[in-house]
Amino acid sequence: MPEALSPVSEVTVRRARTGDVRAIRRLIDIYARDRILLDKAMVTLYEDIQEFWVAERDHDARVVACGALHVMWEDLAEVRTLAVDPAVRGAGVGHLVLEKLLQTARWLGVRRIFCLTFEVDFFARHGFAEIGETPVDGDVYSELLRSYDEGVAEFLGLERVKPNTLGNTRMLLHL
Ligand SMILES: CC(=O)SCCNC(=O)CCNC(=O)[C@H](O)C(C)(C)COP(=O)(O)OP(=O)(O)OC[C@H]1O[C@@H](n2cnc3c(N)ncnc32)[C@H](O)[C@@H]1OP(=O)(O)O
Repeated sequence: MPEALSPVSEVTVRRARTGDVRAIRRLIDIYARDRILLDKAMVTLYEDIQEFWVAERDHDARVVACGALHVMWEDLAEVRTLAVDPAVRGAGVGHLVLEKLLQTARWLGVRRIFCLTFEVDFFARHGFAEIGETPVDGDVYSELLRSYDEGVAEFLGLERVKPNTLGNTRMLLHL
């Protein structure tokens, strides 16, 4: 039975803590099953916790959404693992979390934000546009190839991760 939609005014977006990892896990599991989100190992969630923000419902402190910003280069970052609890989708919570990630990018000095998604309309409404090529020059491409991160491999469009990204759209926002 779906819960009533939570108005945005009753949600607080804050940085994630290690104690939120189980709630983030729950949100990822909902969407990773259908390959909408890339699955993440628990150790990766703990390692990356400082990249995450969560939306917490004020009345019961339940985490109802999460999202992460992963910096890849001086002027380039990726929005990752943006997930809203199905019970509160369409109530503006995803918008709030994405805005926080973009605000964080501005603060960091990052001006280009990448995402790989099925939710093209949602990201387009936030200014993202579809791209074809990987938007980095040859030198940066070579440096990024040295990363062990799966998401960076997806950004580069490497053959070995192509099964993860089938049907996704590559999008970029210039802040
Ligand atoms: C890079 C990546 O992480 S890609 C993966 C993206 N995530 C997924 O695909 C996982 C599955 N999807 C989700 O988790 C969510 O549906 C998301 C993240 C895509 C969107 O989050 P939601 O909270 O459902 O979206 P949100 O409610 O903010 O916006 C959708 C629409 O709801 C409507 N809406 C309803 N109530 C409100 C409200 N109170 N305030 C604002 N918008 C509202 C608006 O029409 C809004 O459209 P807009 O974008 O033009 O403003």
